Amino acid sequence: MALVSLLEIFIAFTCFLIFHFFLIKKKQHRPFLTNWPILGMLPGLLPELPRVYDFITDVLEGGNLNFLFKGPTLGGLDMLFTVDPANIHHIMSSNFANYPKGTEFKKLFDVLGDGIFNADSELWKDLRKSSQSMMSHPEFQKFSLATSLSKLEKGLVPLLDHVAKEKLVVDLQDVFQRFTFDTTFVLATGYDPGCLSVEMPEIEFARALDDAEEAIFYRHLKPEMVWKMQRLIGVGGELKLKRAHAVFDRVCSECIASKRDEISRGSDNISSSSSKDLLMSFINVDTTKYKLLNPSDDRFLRDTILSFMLAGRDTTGSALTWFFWLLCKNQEAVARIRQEINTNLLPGNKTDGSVSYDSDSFNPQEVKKLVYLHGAICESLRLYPPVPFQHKSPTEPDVLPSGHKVDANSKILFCLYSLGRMKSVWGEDALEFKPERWISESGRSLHEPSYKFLSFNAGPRTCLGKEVAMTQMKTVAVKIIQNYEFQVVEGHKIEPAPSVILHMKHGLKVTVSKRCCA
Ligand code: HEM
Repeated sequence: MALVSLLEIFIAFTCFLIFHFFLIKKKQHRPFLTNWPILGMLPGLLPELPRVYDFITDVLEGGNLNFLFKGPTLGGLDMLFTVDPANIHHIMSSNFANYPKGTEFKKLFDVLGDGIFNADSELWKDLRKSSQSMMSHPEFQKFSLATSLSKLEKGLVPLLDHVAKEKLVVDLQDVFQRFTFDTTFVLATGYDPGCLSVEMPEIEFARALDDAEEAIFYRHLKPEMVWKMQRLIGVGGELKLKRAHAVFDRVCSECIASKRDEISRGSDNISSSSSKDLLMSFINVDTTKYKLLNPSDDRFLRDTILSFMLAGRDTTGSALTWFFWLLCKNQEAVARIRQEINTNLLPGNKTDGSVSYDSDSFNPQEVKKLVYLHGAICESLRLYPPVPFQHKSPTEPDVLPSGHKVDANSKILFCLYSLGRMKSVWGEDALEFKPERWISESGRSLHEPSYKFLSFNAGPRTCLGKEVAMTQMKTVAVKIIQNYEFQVVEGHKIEPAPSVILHMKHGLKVTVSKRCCA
């Protein structure tokens, strides 16, 4: 009898141990990066590169929002990955002065020279204040809206009509990049490169931007001496970057020369669009107010307009692409947006059931009423932030709210893509596309703090083009959703490309049909 009891106890105890082992194992299950001697964690990360964003998301979800990555010895790649909103708030706002862009950032993004993205301290303040004042001017806002509307009517609509009529397959990512490239180029320089047309011409400058972004991404993963050596020899991405650099220099210098020429020939020769763009505004900037800006130096103008072109083209193009892909998968959301457009837009904004896109009668305030559309765009930006990561470096040692000690000049990486997917930040349904997440019970738009919704950055360096971008995206969305249906080509693979901007690796291939009731 005693023997039976002992056996029972033994079996129960063994069961308990097995159960306990698996329970603990399950709890602790997370992607694991071995820290190898000399090579650090790089060997574990490299095979994950094709799905690097999702891999880091898994690591951070398992690592309680923070993860200390160890790079190869002397490679200078050690960094703290964080998506902890308290850390983000601390770095971007409360202790902002201790986290400038710094020399490391400037080295990686050297192609942008001394433009606003690379600038710090007093130069950054002058660039920021002057840009803010130019972009908030009512004339600039009218110009920006008119540019978007005109490109929509004269570029995007004819192209989509053509694709629908000829039953072609089109890459929507390419289409939106062309759309935002043209509009941003006009805002930055006053000239329209005509990239968006039925012929889809190859534009050297646009290709150069793509190459530069990819090469800069890989610089983040290589020890400095490696990419510097590649640059010296002129191989791989570094060679492409060098060529891209030359294209930027040449095209910007042509625009600057042409603008200076227009000015020297007198006001009669300046077209109306050419008088409101940022290049013209920076040439005429008040240097008594912004003492560190030097508009007589072509280099200053080149760095300034190039930064704006990068800021506006790729971000908004990427945002539109992911947004329409999410809509293709969520027809219920499409139906709700259509219903919202029909009930909310004023009759004055409609001609035979569609919104009028004449820039004199179109009122951007009207699209602000579209709360569900706003939620759908925010939701897309949360899941697919066009700028998927950002890095920071403290000038002085610091202790983050998470308890992590960071040395001066150490690297901290905000993973924006992962932040939008953290269950502890956004709830158990974090991976779902739910525009209603952004709507309050009373039907108004819900605001989320920027250290949680970081897609437009946070603190004093918040994106200057947020309003321009939101209005542009809503205008495009209303027109397209009312008039067209997209169908993603069967079997087409969607995955993010490794780059500093969240592009789709294989584009977004769709067929287009025109809605008969539009
Ligand atoms: C969906 C569209 C956009 C997104 C998601 C976005 C996102 C961002 C982010 C994350 C930053 C911080 C980058 C960094 O500090 O490294 C930023 C900065 C900036 N953005 Fe945007 N952006 C968008 C559109 C635009 C547009 C259309 C413009 C201008 C026409 C613009 C102008 C700027 C500028 C000038 C800065 C630098 C601000 C500073 O450093 O003080 N952005 N943006």
